[in-house]
Amino acid sequence: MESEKDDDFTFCQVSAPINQDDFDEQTVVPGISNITINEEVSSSDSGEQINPWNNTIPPVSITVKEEKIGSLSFNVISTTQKQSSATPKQAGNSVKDPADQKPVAKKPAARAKVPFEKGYSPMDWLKLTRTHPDLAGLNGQSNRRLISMSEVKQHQTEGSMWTVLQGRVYNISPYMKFHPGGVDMLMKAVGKDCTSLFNKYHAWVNADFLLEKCLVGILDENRGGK
Ligand code: HEM
Repeated sequence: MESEKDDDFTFCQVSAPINQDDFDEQTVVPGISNITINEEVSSSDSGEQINPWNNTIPPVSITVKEEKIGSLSFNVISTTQKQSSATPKQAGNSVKDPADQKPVAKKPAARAKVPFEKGYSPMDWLKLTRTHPDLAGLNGQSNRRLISMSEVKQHQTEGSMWTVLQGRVYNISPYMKFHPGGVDMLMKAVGKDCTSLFNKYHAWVNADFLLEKCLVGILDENRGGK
């Protein structure tokens, strides 16, 4: 038959087993017979245990009891921690009671969104930006004009409140009542560069899109101090 052929890979030759009588452990590992292993139970009934992490943990006592169920006999090993004479607080270097531990997670800052007045929802703003002919108050001027910071400071009156955001100058007056953070918050932006304030509260907000129709110009970095 085919399987009886010599080259059948499912059978490989194994070397003969070691004869225990011939086996000399001294020749394999010299000096091995001089080694002795001392086994100790690492519990103590007398004195405190040394614990590398916390040397105040009370000692553990181990009791071994033989039990029998029918013809079966077995050992029941019980480990109990002895009550330390020092209370955890006295011990100083002790493990804290989980109930005492305070959660470390920081409370998130309260979101101060202001309820919208009727007609001032984000949807209403979107509608207004699509229908109003001149939200920025340009009166035909280009919104590509370079504007100095000193000119921005001059626009702080109702109907014409300018701010600088990410290098662009906007008239935020029409957006005031639509701002979800409230009028008071947005008033802090008037007449100055509000980029850092804006980023502090909501760096994710797409102002480029929201205020597109309020753009009055580009900040001229070289003219007018901040
Ligand atoms: C100038 C352009 C600004 C635009 C277009 C704008 C737009 C927005 C928008 C869309 C939201 C809602 C955010 C959300 O739902 O996640 C919002 C919320 C808010 N904004 Fe503004 N904002 C501007 C400036 C500012 C400034 C300068 C301040 C602070 C002085 C401010 C403070 C807030 C606060 C406190 C909230 C509510 C809390 C929150 O949503 O996290 N915003 N703003």
